[in-house]
Amino acid sequence: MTDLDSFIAGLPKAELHLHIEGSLEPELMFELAQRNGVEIPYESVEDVRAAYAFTRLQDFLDIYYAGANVLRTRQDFHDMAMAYFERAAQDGVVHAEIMFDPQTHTDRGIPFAEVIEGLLSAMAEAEAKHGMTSQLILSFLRHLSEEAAFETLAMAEPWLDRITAVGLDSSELGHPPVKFAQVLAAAREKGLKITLHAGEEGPPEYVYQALDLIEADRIDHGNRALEDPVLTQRLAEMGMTLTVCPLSNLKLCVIDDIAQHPIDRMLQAGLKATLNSDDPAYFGGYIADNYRAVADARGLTRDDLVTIARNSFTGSFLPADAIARHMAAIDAYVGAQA
Ligand SMILES: Nc1ncnc2[nH]cnc12
Ligand SMILES: [Zn+2]
Repeated sequence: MTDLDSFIAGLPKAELHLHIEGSLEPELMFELAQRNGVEIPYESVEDVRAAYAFTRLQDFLDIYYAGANVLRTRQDFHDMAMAYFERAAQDGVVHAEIMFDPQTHTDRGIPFAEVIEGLLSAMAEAEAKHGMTSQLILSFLRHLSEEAAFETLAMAEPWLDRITAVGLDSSELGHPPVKFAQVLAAAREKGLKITLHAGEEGPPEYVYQALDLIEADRIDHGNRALEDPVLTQRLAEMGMTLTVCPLSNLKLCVIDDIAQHPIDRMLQAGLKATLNSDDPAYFGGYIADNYRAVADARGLTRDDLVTIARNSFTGSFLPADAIARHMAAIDAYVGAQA
């Protein structure tokens, strides 16, 4: 481990953009397929990894939804989430806001309760074992209808006190935020925060919609906002948090080379950027790998990395006292390293 590797691993950080279904490693996929008697179209773990060659978001989504088919029981969701928390703890994650896609499961006949209770029990275990806090973000699949999103929100009703936010994920192009304006407003009425994917593949216009029509609390990705200087300045001035995912951007061909990643341009423009892993089992790295990849490729300084870690807490949905505690922990860490 280099000095920078250990600095990054020890830096207290929050993960704000993580699809729990995207943390399903091929090894666990095989184990669950066997446990549940589900056929998967792969011979081996190597075979699965070889299939993870994508040229755009949709290529990935097709494989990701197929992979989720092995998830059947509460125990499966628990095991998947626990594997993520164990891995995240090694990377210095002390708080994680995890997205889940209920429709991917309820549309296959898996009860909403099985999905969420499995995740909640893993969240409790991660807190007991590692002191890691976590929150749930319910993502609506934007390739489906707003009516289907309303049905999902209704299913979630008994658990709304354990869900922090709602969001939009899945195929972005052709499914602008405005398509879900009413269901997102209804979720806000129920006290939920809103964070949505915008400007990953979609144009700056979708980011404007996220601000003007949805009044989003956070933007997931947001890369393409940089194409519009007025929008960039507005995001910077309002202190909007962007949950940026470099290895995802590389794997999904949002960028051609990690050396082109705009993270340093984002910071220079005053954007409140964070670094996250998105779907680590599919994109070849967890959160510390993402910090390392851009630190190497874009020459980020330790100060830049600390700024990003601070942004991950101030951009979280934690209460102010918890954010203050995490900021103090960063101060102590930086002080001890000096
Ligand atoms: N990066 C991503 N973009 C959109 N939908 C997703 N679902 C899982 N990962 C996603
Ligand atoms: Zn995502």
